[in-house]
Amino acid sequence: MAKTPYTEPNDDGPHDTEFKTDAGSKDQSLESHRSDARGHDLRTNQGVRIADNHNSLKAGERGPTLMEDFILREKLNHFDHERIPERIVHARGAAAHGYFEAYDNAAQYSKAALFSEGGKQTPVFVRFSTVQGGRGSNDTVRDVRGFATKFYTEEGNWDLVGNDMPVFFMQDAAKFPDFVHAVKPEPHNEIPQGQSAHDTFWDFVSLFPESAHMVLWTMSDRAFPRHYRNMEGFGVHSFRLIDRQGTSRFVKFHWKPLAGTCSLIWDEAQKLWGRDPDFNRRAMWDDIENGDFLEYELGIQVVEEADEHKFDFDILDATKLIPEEQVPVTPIGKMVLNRNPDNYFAETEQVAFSPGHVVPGIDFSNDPLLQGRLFSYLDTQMLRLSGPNFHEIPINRPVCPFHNNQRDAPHRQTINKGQASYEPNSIDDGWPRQTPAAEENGGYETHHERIDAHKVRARSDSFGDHYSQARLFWNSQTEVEKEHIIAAYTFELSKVARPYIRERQIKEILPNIDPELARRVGENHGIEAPNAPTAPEGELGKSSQESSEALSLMARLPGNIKHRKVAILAADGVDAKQLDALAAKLEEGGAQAVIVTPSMAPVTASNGQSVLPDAMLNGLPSVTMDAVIVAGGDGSATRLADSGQGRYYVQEAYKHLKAIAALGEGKRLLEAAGVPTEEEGIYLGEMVEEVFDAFAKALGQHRVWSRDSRANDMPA
Ligand code: HEM
Repeated sequence: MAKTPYTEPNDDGPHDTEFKTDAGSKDQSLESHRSDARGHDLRTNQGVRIADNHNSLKAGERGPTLMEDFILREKLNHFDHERIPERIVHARGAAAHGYFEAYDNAAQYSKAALFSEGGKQTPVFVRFSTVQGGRGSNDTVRDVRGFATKFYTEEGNWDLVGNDMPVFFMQDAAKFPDFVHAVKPEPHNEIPQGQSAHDTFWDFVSLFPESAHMVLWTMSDRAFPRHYRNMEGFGVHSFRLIDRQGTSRFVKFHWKPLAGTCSLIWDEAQKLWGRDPDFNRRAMWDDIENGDFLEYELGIQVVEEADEHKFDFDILDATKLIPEEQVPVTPIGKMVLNRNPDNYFAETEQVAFSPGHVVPGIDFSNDPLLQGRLFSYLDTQMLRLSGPNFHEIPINRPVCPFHNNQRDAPHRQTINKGQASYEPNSIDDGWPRQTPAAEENGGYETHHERIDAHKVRARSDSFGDHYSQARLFWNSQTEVEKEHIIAAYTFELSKVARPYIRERQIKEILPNIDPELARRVGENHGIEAPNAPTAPEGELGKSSQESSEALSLMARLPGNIKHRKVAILAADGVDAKQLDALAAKLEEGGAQAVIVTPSMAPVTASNGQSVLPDAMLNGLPSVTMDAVIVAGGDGSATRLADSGQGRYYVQEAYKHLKAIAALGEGKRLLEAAGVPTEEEGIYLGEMVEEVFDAFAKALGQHRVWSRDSRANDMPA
C-alpha cells in the first residue's frame, strides 16, 4: 500500500512546541520588529543616507521641483498611504499588554496549555473599544465597550473577543449588518457620531423585540464606564471547554475587575466629550505609566452537557445571560495589564482579533450569532489589513513557531525556503506534518458533537422569549439605576424626529419590560403607555428568577479610594500644611491627589511656601475627577469663591454626585456656589483628620447616591 505521509506522526524533526512560558515571551517575539531610531542616521527605505531632509530637489532655488527627486517621492508616497480602513465596528479603541496567570483549578475544565498549572503565565494583549463611533470619536459615548483579549499561548493564539455587557442585540448573525446599519451614523448626513440617539436606531430596535434586553443594558450606566479597570467583560456566547478526558462542558466567560465596577453619570459623560474626548484611554495609559496596573479575574460559568436544557431560556441564545445565582462564576485566573504599546498603529490598530482563534481545549457552541462571527472577522480583516498575511504582523503573530504550505499574497514577510509547498511531497524532507489530536501537544480536534437534523432557515421556539431577562435586569437595578435608565430612554427618544417611532418604543416595547418604565418614559414624552404588557405570551417569557444582584453595578462598587483621582482646590493663601496632610492621606489609600488652582502659576501658601499646581481649574475640570476637597486658608478660600470657575467646579462636582470636603475657610467656596453644606456627602471640618474617614467612605461608594434626586437642580 502506498505510504500516506500526511497520516504519519511527526517524528522526523523537532516538534514546533518549544516555547518559553514566562509572560515576557511576546516581547521577545516582537523584539526583532521593534525599531528605535534614536542615535541612527536618517536614511531612505532603501537604506541610502539622506543629506537634506528640508528641501526638495529643484531646478534653481525658486524653480520647479524635479521628478527625479526619489527622496521626496518616497517620503510623500509613503505618507499618502499611511491610513488603512478603520474597523467597520469597534473602530475606536485603546490597548495594553499584560499577562494572564492561571489558578490551580483551571486545568480541570480545559486541556488548553495556558490553564495547565496554577501560576502559569501567558502574555496577553487587550483592546478596549466603543462600537458605533469612528476612530476619532469620543471615549465616553453611550455605547457597548469591546473587551478583546489575545492570549499568546504556546499552542497558538486564543482570542476572547468579548464586550462589557453579557448579552447582544440579536440572536442570529443574519441580522448583524441590519443592526449596524441602523446604529451607525445615518447614511445621508453621517450624523450622529458615536451615538444611538437617532431615528434609524430606534426605528430598528422598536421593530425588533429580541434587542429589548440588550438595549436596556445600553440605557443603563454600564454604557459609559468610569475607567476600563471598572468594567466587567463577557464572552457573551456559550463556548465549550474540553478537558483532558475529552469531556465537553458549556461555559460562559466573565472578566471581573478587581477594582470594582462603576460608571460615569450621563451628564458628566457628555461633558467629557468636549473636555477630554480621550478620557478612558488617557486614564489607562497614565495609570500604566505610573505603575498602577489594571487587574481582572477570569471566571467561568460551567454547564454540564446534560444540563443544557435545564434553563428557562436557551443557552445558545446570545440575548440571554445565565444568572449568577443559577450558575455561580468560578474564578480560574487573573489578568494584569502592565505595559503600554510602543506604537498605536503597529499594535492597537493592526491587531486582529477573531472569536475563531481558539486552541485545543476551547471550542464553539452552536450559537447562531457566534457561528456567523466565525466567518466575519477574518473576512473583514482581509480588507482592513490588506490581504491574508496579517497574521505575520508582529502583534498578530503567535509566539510558537508555525509552518504550513500557505504562500505568497500581498505583504508576505516570511521567506519560505524549499521547492515543495504542498503535501504529501517527495522532494523536500521534513515538511510540516499534522499531529494526531490524541498525541501529547496534539493538533486541534473539534468536539465530536452528534448532529442529526434537517437543513432549515428557521429559529428554534426556545429562542422565542424576548422580554423575561430584560425584566430580570430591570428588577435587579437599584432605584437610582432605574431613574437613570428612565432618563436615558427619555433622552434618547427625545432625539428621534419621527413621533411614530417614539410611540412604538413606548407603547409596544417598554410595557413588556415593565409597565412602570413605560409609563414614566411615556409621561416625559406626553405619550400614554399601556399599563400592561402587550406582547404575545411566548415573547414575554417567564423567568424562574425575580432579580439577580450581580446585574446591578452597585453590587461590586470599589469600596475604597484606591485608583481614585481627587482634586484639591487651592489658591494663593492656602494652608500648605493641610495640602501636605491631604496628599499623604490620599496616597496612603492609593488615591491620586491633584492640586488644582486658578492658573498654572505657582501658588503662594499662607506660610510663604511656593506650591506647584498639577492643573488649573478649566484644565482638569471636575468631570475628570472622582471627588473634590477645598483646602483651607483665608486668601485661598476668598479667591476661589470670587472665581466663576471655582464656583462652577464645586457646583458641577455636586451635580455629578461626588463627595466634597471643605476644610476651614474652604467652606466659603461651597456657600458662594450654592452647594448645600449640611447634607450627606458634604464634609466640613477644620482639620484633615476630622473629615477624611467619612469622605473616603463616601468615595469608596463611588458617588453620593442619596443626592441623585436633588442634584439635577444644580445649574452647572
Ligand atoms: C454576528 C455578530 C457579529 C459580527 C458579524 C461581528 C463583526 C465584527 C467585525 C467585522 C469587527 C471588526 C473586526 C476588525 O476589523 O478587526 C468586529 C469587532 C469586534 N467585535 Fe464583533 N461582531 C458580532 C458580534 C459581536 C459580539 C456578540 C461581540 C461580543 C461578544 C463582539 C465583539 C467585538 C469586539 C470586541 C470587536 C473589536 C475587536 C478589536 O478590538 O479589534 N462582536 N466585530
